[in-house]
Amino acid sequence: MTAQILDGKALAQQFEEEMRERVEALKAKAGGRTPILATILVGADPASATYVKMKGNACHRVGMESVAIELPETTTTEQLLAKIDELNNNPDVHGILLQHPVPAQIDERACFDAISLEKDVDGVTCLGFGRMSMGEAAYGCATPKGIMRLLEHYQVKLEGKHAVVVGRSAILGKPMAMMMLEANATVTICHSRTQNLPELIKQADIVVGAVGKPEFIKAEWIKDGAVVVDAGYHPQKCGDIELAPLLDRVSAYTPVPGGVGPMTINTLIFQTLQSGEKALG
Ligand SMILES: Nc1nc(=O)c2c([nH]1)NC[C@@H]1CN(c3ccc(C(=O)N[C@@H](CCC(=O)O)C(=O)O)cc3)C=[N+]21
Repeated sequence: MTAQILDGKALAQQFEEEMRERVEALKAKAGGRTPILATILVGADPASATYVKMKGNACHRVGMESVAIELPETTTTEQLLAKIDELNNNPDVHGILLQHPVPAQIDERACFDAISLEKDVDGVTCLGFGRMSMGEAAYGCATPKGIMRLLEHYQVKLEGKHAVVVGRSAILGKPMAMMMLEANATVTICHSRTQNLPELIKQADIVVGAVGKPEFIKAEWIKDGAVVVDAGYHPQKCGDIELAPLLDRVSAYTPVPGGVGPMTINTLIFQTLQSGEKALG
């Protein structure tokens, strides 16, 4: 079997081309104003700084603007909340990204939840999550929503399928499971306390690796013909799933890199454009 490559990098590029035209059209209507994404980076973790820079660059590629806010490692919850409040009240800002993780002294959940729903283009608030889970309008959490857009483009059908999501983090596993449930999949969520992980994964039509441990999910646990989605990316240049032995026996897979990562960024900027269109259009 030749597996289909779920090419997130190529799809993100295609979507960017379509977005560029929409940004131009919006600018023409809005007297030259563009959607603006505010990115907040707290501390100096080099990997986080790189990701945040990539998000700003993606905005610029499609003709949107970004404002990069960098706060010191010692920032308090109160200081970060004050910054978010300021951005919520700034009519020039259409989307707010607070890069995860923040330093340990900060209440990250309180800060995520301070982002107003209209500007939660990264889909990290409890309100947005709850609304999405109930099938109401809300911006999706960027990584799982990016995965859904990728699966939709490649016409991977979820209805009635058994999706096994490995990981239950607030901005990946949990929203991923709810999105797949909304798409009428039968969803199993596995995590670090799951006792019979290989047996559960063996039942999966679709496996989502969202644990953050290099090649934690073994190839032998995955059934022939399954669809493999890997949201992990590690310094060893591998994901959460042991992919190499699967290439000739799964039906489709996301490459690492070039799969989920580019779709995460594309979803963030796409939702920023949607928010900008609501405010300026
Ligand atoms: N509030 C918040 N929202 C996020 O969406 C969020 C976050 N915090 N914190 C960190 C994770 C990680 N993340 C990535 C985005 C793009 C790539 C990406 O584009 N990766 C490229 C490779 C990049 C490289 O070569 O280093 C790829 O997979 O092809 C990776 C990781 C977003 N995250």
